[in-house]
Amino acid sequence: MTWVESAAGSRYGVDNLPYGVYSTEDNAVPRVGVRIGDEILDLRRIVEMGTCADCPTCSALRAPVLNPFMALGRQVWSTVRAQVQGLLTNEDLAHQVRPLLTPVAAATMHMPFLVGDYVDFYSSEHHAVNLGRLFRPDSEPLFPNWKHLPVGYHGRGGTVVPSGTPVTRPKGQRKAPDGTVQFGPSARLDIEAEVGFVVGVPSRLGTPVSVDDFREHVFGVVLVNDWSARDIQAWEYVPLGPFLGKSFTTSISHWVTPLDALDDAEITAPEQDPEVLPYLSEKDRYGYDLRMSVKWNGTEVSRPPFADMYWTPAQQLAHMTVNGASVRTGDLYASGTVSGPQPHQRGSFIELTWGGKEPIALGDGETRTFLEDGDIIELNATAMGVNGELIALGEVTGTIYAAD
Ligand SMILES: O=C(O)/C=C/C(=O)CC(=O)CC(=O)O
Ligand SMILES: [Ca+2]
Ligand SMILES: [Mg+2]
Repeated sequence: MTWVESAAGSRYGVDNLPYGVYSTEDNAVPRVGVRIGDEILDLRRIVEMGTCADCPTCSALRAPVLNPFMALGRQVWSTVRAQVQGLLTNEDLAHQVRPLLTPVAAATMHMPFLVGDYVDFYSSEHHAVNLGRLFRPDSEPLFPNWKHLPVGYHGRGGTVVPSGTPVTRPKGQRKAPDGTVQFGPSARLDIEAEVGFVVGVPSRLGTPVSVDDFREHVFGVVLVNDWSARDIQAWEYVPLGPFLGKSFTTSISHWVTPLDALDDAEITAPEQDPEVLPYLSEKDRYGYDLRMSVKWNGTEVSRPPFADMYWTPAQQLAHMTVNGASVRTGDLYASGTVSGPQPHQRGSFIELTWGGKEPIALGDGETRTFLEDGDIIELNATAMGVNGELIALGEVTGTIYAAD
């Protein structure tokens, strides 16, 4: 039990402890903090108050981003987590540590890490089948490769932004129903509810990461909203895949949940048929039981279940590096849109409204198909924590602004 009162019932107890980067009015330097309840513990101050001059861990925790800390590896991550848990549970230390807490409401949150490369997968079978039906109604919904490899594409790391950053409606080319090619603001702006995995320990160029080494490389998890302009996408994607329809903005949560906090959320991942090639075959095949929620202007419109994903994050990392490509600290790879088998579990509006044909009621008599200017989207998720209580993953919000 922690002595931090705001932690009680907050889903941010000592079994959670996500990392973020924040600044305050009286100290504008962005610094690494850990969330506990409604407060943030200043890890930089803790390090500065200690006697250690310059060990790698203390240097890393003085940085304005998580990258140096994430590069240090699992043993350091676990040690620091245990030390922070010690500080927050030992009543005798409360008087010393309490002054290093800042209310979340008084903090400005920044990008938690510098994003390197960004990859987006396509690993929900329900989502892939739905999109196949919507984009390619005259073909088989799944291409023949889909069950042999985790399909993905390289996105744009430089446009990954923290939760709360305004999302400006993109402009682009699209094909009008009368067959003419037009240019203008997207009229089919959509979301994709996803889970992102953040690489801590890099790999070497030429050396694939084994499917069994996922936990040695991946530091933690963020929630992701992969905003998608469906009209731009539908016209541009043939034959090379998503490009400007998705590269304008991708939002992530302020908080990175360490994998250690998700040990009890592990579940056996769905069985795969046909059998996968040896480099994708897992000794211990697990996914994460993360329960997501999508709110549109405050109304919950979907509850996507991450437990259902066909390809696991370990398989995605193994696949991403099997050709010898390396990963770097800060690389982000997203799961792909999370959709479950039920209609209310779909992680995008193109699926929820079936291509815009079935509007969603938002309350107050409002209905929607795609996003309108001023709309606010909030993604949340919970998971079972190691103490048998639910923990929260940090939310991702975004408000749509009119095209410039
Ligand atoms: O099937 C298609 O052509 C397109 C699919 C997507 O837009 C999905 C995508 O970006 C990957 C994902 O999030 O699952
Ligand atoms: Ca996506
Ligand atoms: Mg994107």
